Amino acid sequence: MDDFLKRLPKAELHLHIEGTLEPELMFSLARRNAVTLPYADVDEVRAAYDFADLPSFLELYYQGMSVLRTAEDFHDLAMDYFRRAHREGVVHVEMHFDPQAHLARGVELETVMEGLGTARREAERQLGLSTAMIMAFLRDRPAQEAMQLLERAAPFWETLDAVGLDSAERGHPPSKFREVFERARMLGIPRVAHAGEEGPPEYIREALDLLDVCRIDHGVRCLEDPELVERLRDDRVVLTVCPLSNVRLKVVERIEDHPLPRLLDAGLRLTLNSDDPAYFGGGMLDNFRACQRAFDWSRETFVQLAESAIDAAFIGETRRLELLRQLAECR
Ligand SMILES: Nc1ncnc2[nH]cnc12
Ligand SMILES: [Zn+2]
Repeated sequence: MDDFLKRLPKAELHLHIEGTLEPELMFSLARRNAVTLPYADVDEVRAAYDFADLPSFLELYYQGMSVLRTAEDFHDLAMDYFRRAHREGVVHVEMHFDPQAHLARGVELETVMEGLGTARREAERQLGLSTAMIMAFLRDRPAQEAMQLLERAAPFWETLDAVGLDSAERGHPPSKFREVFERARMLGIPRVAHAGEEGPPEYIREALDLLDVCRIDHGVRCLEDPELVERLRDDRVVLTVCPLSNVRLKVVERIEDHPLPRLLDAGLRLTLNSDDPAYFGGGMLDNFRACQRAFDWSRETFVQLAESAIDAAFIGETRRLELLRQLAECR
C-alpha cells in the first residue's frame, strides 16, 4: 500500500509556499540575509512548533518568512519544496502565496513573482511538475489593502490561476472581501477561499454566495450544517482538506477523529493536501499515509481522492488528460 500511495499521481491544491520553509533553509537564508532569528538552532525551531490554534501558528509562520528577502530566496524556497514533492509522487502543485506579508516587510511583489516564476519554470523543465499560482489576501488585514494588492498585481493578472483568502479566520468573514472578489471575477480570475477551518459553516455559505468561489479550502466544519452539506454535494464543490494541519492546529484532537470519513460518506468531493508541510509534520505522502493508518481506506478511495484533485486543478485539458492517464495506469 505504501508503494501504491507513493506512485499515485498526487495533485496538491492547497499549499502555502511560505509554509514549506523547513528550519534548515530558514537558518541558511537567515545567514545569507543577515537576519537574526529568535532561535539558537533548528531543534529549537522545531520545538517551538507546538500550536494551540490557527492564530498561534500564524504568529510563527509570519515570523519565519522574515528570512525571505530576494527573488533568489523565493526561488530556493519553492525549488526546495518542488524537489521534495516530486520525490513523494506529487505531479502538480498549486501554491498560495501571501504578498501582503512580504510587502509589509518591504519586499516587492515583483521580487516574489520573479523568484516563484523562475522556480516554476525550472520545476517544469527538470521535474516535469506542473504548477499554479494562487495569490492570497490576508483576511485579518483591511479589505481595502486587498483591493490595492489586486490592482498592484495588474502586470501579473495573466500569471495568476486564482486568488484566495487565508490567515486568521474567526471574526473575518468572507463578506468583508465581497468587492475584492467581485473585481477578480470581473477580471476573469478564478476564486477560492479558506472557510470552515476554524470559522463557522456560515463562512462557507458566504464564500459560495458572495465570493463565488469554485473550491473551498478546508471546509471541514460544513458537517455542522446538514443543508450546507447537501448543497456542497449537489453542486459538486471540492473541499481541499488538510488532515495533518487540522490535527496540529487542533481543529481535531487526533487524526482518528478527523471528519474525513463522514465527509466522504456524505458524498462530498474531497482532496488531500499538506497546507504548511514544514510546520505540520509532513508533506503530501505523509498526509496520505496518516489517512491510510487512521481509516484503513482502500486503494479505490485514494484513487477517488487523487482523481478529484486532478479534476479540480487549474490546468489545461491536455495536462489533465495526461494526469488522468497516469492515474489509470496506477490503479
Ligand atoms: N491553515 C491556514 N489557514 C489559514 N491561513 C493560513 N496561512 C497559512 N496556512 C494557513
Ligand atoms: Zn491553508
